Order: sequence, then structure tokens, then C-alpha cells
Amino acid sequence: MASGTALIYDEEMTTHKLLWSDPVCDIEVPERLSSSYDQLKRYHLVERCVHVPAREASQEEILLVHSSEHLEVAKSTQTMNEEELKKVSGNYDAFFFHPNTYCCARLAVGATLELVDAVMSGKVRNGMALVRPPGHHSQRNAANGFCLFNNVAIAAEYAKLKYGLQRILIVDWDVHHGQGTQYIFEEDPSVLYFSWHRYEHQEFWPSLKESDYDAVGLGKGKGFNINLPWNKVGMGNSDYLAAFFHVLLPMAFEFDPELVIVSSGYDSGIGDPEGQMNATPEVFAHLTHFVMQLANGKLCVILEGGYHLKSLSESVCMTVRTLLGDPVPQITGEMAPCLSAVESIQNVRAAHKSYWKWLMYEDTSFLQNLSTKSLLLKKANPNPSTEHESKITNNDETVKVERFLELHMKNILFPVPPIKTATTDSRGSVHLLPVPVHFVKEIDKTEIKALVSGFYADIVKEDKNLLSLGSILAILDKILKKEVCNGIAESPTCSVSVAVALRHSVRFGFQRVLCIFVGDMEIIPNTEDGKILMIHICEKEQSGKTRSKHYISLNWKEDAEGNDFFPAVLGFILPVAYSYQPNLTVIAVGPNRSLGISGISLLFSLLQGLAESRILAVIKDTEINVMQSVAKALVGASAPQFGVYVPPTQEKVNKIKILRDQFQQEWKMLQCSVKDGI
Ligand SMILES: NCCCNCCCCCS
Ligand SMILES: [Zn+2]
Repeated sequence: MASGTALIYDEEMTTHKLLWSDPVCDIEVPERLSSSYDQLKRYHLVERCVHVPAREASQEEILLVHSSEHLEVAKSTQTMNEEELKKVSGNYDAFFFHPNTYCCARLAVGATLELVDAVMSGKVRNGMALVRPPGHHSQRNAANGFCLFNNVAIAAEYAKLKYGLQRILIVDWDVHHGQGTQYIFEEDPSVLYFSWHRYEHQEFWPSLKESDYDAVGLGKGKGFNINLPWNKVGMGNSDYLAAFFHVLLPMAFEFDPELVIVSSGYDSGIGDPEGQMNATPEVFAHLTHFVMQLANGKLCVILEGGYHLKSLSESVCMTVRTLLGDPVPQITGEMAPCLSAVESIQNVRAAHKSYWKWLMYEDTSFLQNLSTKSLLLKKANPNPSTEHESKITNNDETVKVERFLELHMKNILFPVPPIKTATTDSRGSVHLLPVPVHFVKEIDKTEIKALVSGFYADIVKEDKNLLSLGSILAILDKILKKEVCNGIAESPTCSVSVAVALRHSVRFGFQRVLCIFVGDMEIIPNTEDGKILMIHICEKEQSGKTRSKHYISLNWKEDAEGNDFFPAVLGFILPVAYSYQPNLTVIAVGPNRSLGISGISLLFSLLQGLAESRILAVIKDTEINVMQSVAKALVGASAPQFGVYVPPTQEKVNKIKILRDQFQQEWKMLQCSVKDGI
């Protein structure tokens, strides 16, 4: 399994610059690249990456997407004087030429293709290319929106041609609609294009009707173009995460791409003059973490926009450290998407209902009145204020955001723990891993006896648990002290071990511990004080215990052939977990588990985005195979195998819907549809 993260940067690409005054284009400055690279160096991230040099793309590579006329125009600008450059620039919407533009644009394409080669050849697992000019607005025959050649579109065509790929996912988290990329692939079912963008009911640039949620693709490409318009500014972390849980990720896992390319624009981040959004840099660590779980981790992140230098460079660093496998920083802000975001999410899900199996049972009865309602909403307040109170006002915003980010990043960043995974020196299963794990000495019997009789006597009845309790508490201590990021232990009686671990964690000051228990759970810990949130995944209802905000039983028996657990994880467990914001996650696999190994590894992989990736795994000692795959997921040895995607049955979709309706007022990240008659 490939490992390592490529970083591609060439300072030649800083020579393209605006030679005259133009208030529209003057934000696309060379310092965007140099300040991002400098910040990567400051965080010692450059030295941890594999350096891959850029190269100039050949003409035939550019012709994979662009017309020869377009190429000729670009080529001809190299020898122009300023007046001629200004004239030819005037033929396009928001583009400027410099004598070096053509060379820089060829480097931007070449860097992108070099990254695709490095990933597809297995030289690295993933990587990022810091390029300019950006690409996602440029079209077959036109430059547009600071873009000359469509770097990402050329990369997708190149990958199809050179590696015979048939399913490529492009995720465009830039705050502008990559209409260029949409036009290029809108009839192509082999390229799934997802873009969210500031739209404001078509008020915001490029103000196209075809940027709305109902542009789903054309001909054979229907269903493979996903537009999520933001109709208000001020969108934040919770809106972005909700869009991933309830739109992008279910599509992406069903599509099952062989390669993921991100049009990684950071003008969707706080402080950006174009986006006017509120999302903070750590959100890009979460977004990156999610797309890393696809395509066996084969991920190419290509820079697009981002015009607030401090916000841009912090967000670039959040992206690269996640690509390197570092723990994902705790997300900040209230975990509740705003009404406008939920409306857009609901609309795009409805628009795609007939193209996706996971949406087959989606309730679209709202369509009758909602469309009029959103028009009413628009008429009601023609200048819609931001849904969220905007943290930063407009004037001298750059300085304010810089100060805000200085403070914000200080309490976000943490020293990366030296070792990723701890385990006790148990049977050989964990030893076989290709990467080092940290073995902790078990707590000796006398010590554990004293501890148990002191605090856990009511839970621990027999001595046979003492040995496994010793190892669990030893690992837990390492995690609590942040000496390791996660740990894995086996136990003959998972319920006892988990109950002790949960009480121990709360005693040691973890205010919110998320516990996911798969299988039969004899002891149900007390969750009244909200310091523990228990999600119990079992085949049938546990007798006597009623559901509550902090005790949710999810009855799920995985389909024999493959993995039908995606809707439960993406549509329910993740939204609840992110709403709760735990500072420790405990995942236990007990007897009679009703999930297959692929469903379990899906849980472990996606839940690493929480609690700064702190996870304690407690696995039934007879489940050797589970132990092995969980250990791989925790050390990040390989992108997890999630098994064959099986679309959910109506019964299972309804199960999720009922749970969502029951808990979406408490756990607001579950919201993905506007309650009728709001
Ligand atoms: N009124 C014209 C505004 C044009 N704005 C272009 C923004 C391009 C962003 C590339 S990511
Ligand atoms: Zn942009």
C-alpha cells in the first residue's frame, strides 16, 4: 500500500502578475503561493512531504480539454507588450495576461499531471499541488475568472487516458462554481463533479442559471453533476460538514471512484473577500480526512482560489497535515446548519433522487410548495442578511481576520503524538502491521485490584477481567495523556471493560465520551449526566432500555453480501457524533456483532475525524480478524477496504429516517430537510 504525501511547488508560478489596475483581478497575487509555502515550512510540513518537481505541460496535454484556438491565443501572449496584453485580456470575464502567464499556466497543468502520476504509480499515497493560475473557471475555448487552463479537468482526462480509469470524482470546495469543469464533463458519466458555491439566488458571480441545484448533468451524464448553491453568505463549519454527510459522501461512496481530485479553493474560508463565509481553517482538515477514505486513499489536491493570505495559508497547512495522516483537529463552532443550508441540501437531494440508489426512497413531497417558499423567502427579504451572525465585519477585515486566526490556530494546533497507536503486548495479530505500534506495559495485578476495588467494584465481579482491564486502562492512560493518538485492546468481556473505561475516562476529566458498541452489551452504562453518549448497534432492540438523547440503540444487521452500512454511518452516526463533539471516542466490538468487518472498518475510519482522532478500541478477544482490520485502520497503514457497496433497503432507509426525526432537534447535524411549514 502506497504511503507518503507529495508536495508540488515551483516559484516560477509566482511570476504571473497583474500589470495594470483592475479591482476585479487584483486579489489574485503571487503571494498566494509564496505565503502558503512559507507557512508550510513554518509548520515543518514541507520536510515531511515527498518533493515532486513541476514540469511544463505539453501542448497535446492541454488539447485534451482546450481548443487549438484557445491554446494559440495563450501562446501568442508571451511576446505581447502591456497594451496588447490588456487588450486580449479584455476579451474574457475576469482574466489578465502577463508575458509569463502562458508559461505559468503550463507549469500549473504540468504540476497537476505530475501529481496524478505520483499517486497513480504508487510513488505516494496522496499529495497537493500549489499552483497558479487556477483552473476551474476556464473553458474549452476561453479563459475566465483568473483561470487560463483547467488544470483539474485536464488531469481527469489525462488519468482516464493514461490509466484507463472509468470513475473519477472531482470535489470542488472553492467558494465559486467551477462552471468550466461543469461544462467540460456535464455529459460524461465517468467524471462525477461536485461543487458548492456562493450563489445567492443567482446574484453572485458568475450568476449562471446552470449553477443551481437542478443542473444535474446532460444525456448520459445525468446525475453526475452536483451543484450545491449557498444562497446566503456566512456559511460555516456545520454547513460544510452537513453538506458532506447528507450530499457528497453518500454519492461518493456509491460512485466508488478510482481516483479523487480536489479543486481545492480556500476562498470558502473565513475572511476571504470573495466568499464572505465563516468556515475556519480546521474544517479543511475534516473535508480532506473524509475524501481520503475514498479510492483507496488515492487523492490529488489542486489549489484553486483563496484570496485572504493568512486564511489561505492556514487552510493549506490544515490540508497537508491531514494528508500526512496527522490527527484531525477538533472542529469549532456551533454544530447546527442554518436553515438556508438545509434548504439547499434538501433541494439537491431531491434533484438527484432519480439518479442515485441511496436516494431511491427520498421523500420529495415537499417539492410542491418548497420551491414557491424559497422564492417567497427571497422576495420576503431581498437583501438576505447572513443566516449566521458574521463573526468578522467588513471594514479592515483583513487585519481583524489575521488577529482572529492567530488566536484561533493557537488553541487548535497540538503537538502531533509521536506514535499513532498503542496496544498491549498481546497475541501476534497486531504485531504483523507494517508500521510501528507502541506497546504499553500492562498495569500489574495488585495495582489494578486496588484500582478496581476502589472505583469499579460494582462493575467488576470476577477476577478473570483483571488482566484485560489492566491493558485497557494502561492504553487509556496513554491516550488521556496525549502520548498516543489511539489504542487497541482485547477483552473477554467487552461490556465490563467498556463500562470501566468509560467511568475511568470521565473520572480523568473527559467531559464528553462517545461510545459506539457493536454487538450484545450486558451492562448499559449510566448516560444521564450527558458525559457519555452511547450508540448501541445491535441486531434487535435491547429489552427494557428506552432510547434517550444519550442512549441510542440502532438496530442493524448488515447485509450478507456486502456493506450496506454507509447510510447509517453517513446519515446518522457521524451527524450525531459531530453534534456531540466528544473529546474521546470508544468503539467496542462485543459478542454477536451484527456488522461485518467492512462496516466496522468504515466506522473506525470515519470517526477518526473526532476528538483529535483519539479512539480506544475494545475488541472481543475471539475476533482476531476484526482486531487486524481495526489495527490497520487505526495506524493508517492502508486505506480501509469497505467491501462491496450495497444500497440500503427501504426498511433500513426508513429506520434511519425515524431515528433522524426523533433526534434532529437534539443533534442538529442530522437535519437535511426543512420541516414543512417552518
Ligand atoms: N464582478 C466580477 C467578479 C469576478 N470575480 C472572479 C472571481 C474568480 C475566482 C476564482 S477562484
Ligand atoms: Zn474561487
